Formats: sequence, C-alpha cells, structure tokens
Amino acid sequence: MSAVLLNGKELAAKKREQLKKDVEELSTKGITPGLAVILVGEDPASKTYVGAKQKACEQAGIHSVLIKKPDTISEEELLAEIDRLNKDEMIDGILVQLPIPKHISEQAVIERIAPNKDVDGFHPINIGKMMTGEDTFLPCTPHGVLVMLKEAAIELEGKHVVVVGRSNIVGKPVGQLLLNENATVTYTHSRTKDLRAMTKQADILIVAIGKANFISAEDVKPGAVVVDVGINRVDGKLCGDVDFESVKDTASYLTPVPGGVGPMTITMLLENTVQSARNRQ
Ligand SMILES: Nc1nc2c(c(=O)[nH]1)N[C@@H](CN(C=O)c1ccc(C(=O)N[C@@H](CCC(=O)O)C(=O)O)cc1)CN2
Repeated sequence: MSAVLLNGKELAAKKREQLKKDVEELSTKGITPGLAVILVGEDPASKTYVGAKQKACEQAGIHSVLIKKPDTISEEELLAEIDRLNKDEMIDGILVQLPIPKHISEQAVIERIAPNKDVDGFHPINIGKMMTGEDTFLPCTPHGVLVMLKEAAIELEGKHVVVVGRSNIVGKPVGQLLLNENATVTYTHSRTKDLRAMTKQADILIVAIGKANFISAEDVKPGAVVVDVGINRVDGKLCGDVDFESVKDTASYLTPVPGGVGPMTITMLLENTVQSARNRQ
C-alpha cells in the first residue's frame, strides 16, 4: 500500500466538534438551527442516510424533524409540505432525501424549496451562484470532496481533474468546484469513448459513476489522487466505484469506502444548516 488514505470519517468527526461549538455560540443569541428532512417511501439506504443525518444533528445540538411520507404521495401534496416548511421560522434547512418515486418530478421538488433554506445546495439559484463563484450553499458531497483535498494540502491549481460521472448532485458540481479552484476539468461518463485514455491523464481522478469497482489500477496514472464517491453494496458488503485493492499501490492519495467521502456529506449538510441559522440574524 503506497497511497495515503484520505480519512473522511476522522475529518468529519473533527469538523463536527467545531460545529457543536458554533451551535452553542448561536444558542447564546437565542437561535437553535433547525433542519427538516423529508423521506418519501421505504428505500432502505435512504432510511439509513436519514437516520445518520438525524443522529448527527442531535450530536451537534441541531433541532431536526423527520417527515415521513408514503411513496403514494402526490407531487402536489409533497410540494404543499415544502411550502409549509418554507414558512416555518424554526426551520433553517429543508431537504428531500433522494431518490424520490418516479411519479414525482425531482426538479419540481428541488425548485420548490426556498433557496435560503436549500441546505442540499441543489436549487438552480444556488447552483448558479456556485458556478459564478458567489458565496452560497454548496452541494454537500462535492463540497466534502473539496474540503478533504484542501485538508490534505493537495494542490488543485493547474491540475488536471478528470470526473467520471455527470450526475447533478455529484459529478457536475464537483467539477465546477474544482474549476473554481483553477483546476483544468474534464468530464467523462458512460458514453465517453476510450474512457481509460481519459482517466489515465488525471492528476486527480474523481469517480462517481455508481458502478462497483469500476476503476482499477490500469485506469490510473501512477501517483494520481483518487477520490471514490461511489457507494455500492455487493453481496451485502459496501464498496466504492474504485477497486481499492487494485488502486492502492498506484495512487498517491486514495479515499476508502466506507469512511471516505460519505461521512463528509453529512458534515457539510450540518455546516450549511448552521450557516442558514446564522443568516437569520
Ligand atoms: N437530498 C439528498 N439526497 C441524497 C444525497 C444528498 O446529499 N442529499 N446524497 C446521497 C446519500 N447520502 C446523503 O443523503 C449519503 C450517502 C452516504 C453517506 C455515508 O456516510 N456513507 C458511509 C457508509 C454508510 C453505509 O453504511 O451505507 C461511508 O461512505 O462511509 C452519507 C450520506 C443520495 N441521496
């Protein structure tokens, strides 16, 4: 093993200690940050993530409300729930756990959340501000990746970043955030021709394609930084989009799964929620 592990679990724990202090500071001003999480349906992974968000809120002193809805809920009913939360003065952040059932428009739901309570950073207004480099809520997983790279003092300026995957919640925004840091960014995806020729050029390879063990040592330039955003379950075991055993001797830095980017996602959500509460003042 020559790669240095980028330990998201440890960094997330450190950042959550600071968040606790920030929440205490806010409480001296009579403010308790409030997060509302809407869970639609019974997806087991979503239930796990929502549970982890609630627990993290509780530990940080953030008030959290879980609103469970059946997967038969109509789009109108879900939008009405968001309208109610938009008006609730005790709620600083609102998120709808994704994915949601197919009969509901994900974009309509995201766009209904008031941009100043969009702690997921998915609203087009917040995405637009991110693109122009304005201060705003950043999407949690991409922001977590950026914070991990900076914490490890990995140079970004002028580096060739190759992103594998183009989802709205990870691939596209993570590339944009690294472009904002003066990296040169190439996006690749399932239809990219000769993907390996692309990934092998990366100084920093970010993989968010949603396919277990998709990237192996042959796809990686020796010494590259490899960030694995994938979370897959194979035979009941959690693994990333990167074949860890294969890549660990080729990469210079590598994120594990579990314990890499995942825990940072929730920490960035807490940071956004606390920031939203500060914005109340
Ligand atoms: N509204 C949102 N929906 C979804 C988001 C999101 O940011 N906002 N991201 C993902 C799921 N997600 C958070 O919601 C998330 C995924 C993974 C983890 C995490 O800590 N993973 C652990 C492993 C946990 C396990 O046992 O499964 C790890 O990688 O170490 C946290 C949050 C999709 N939906």
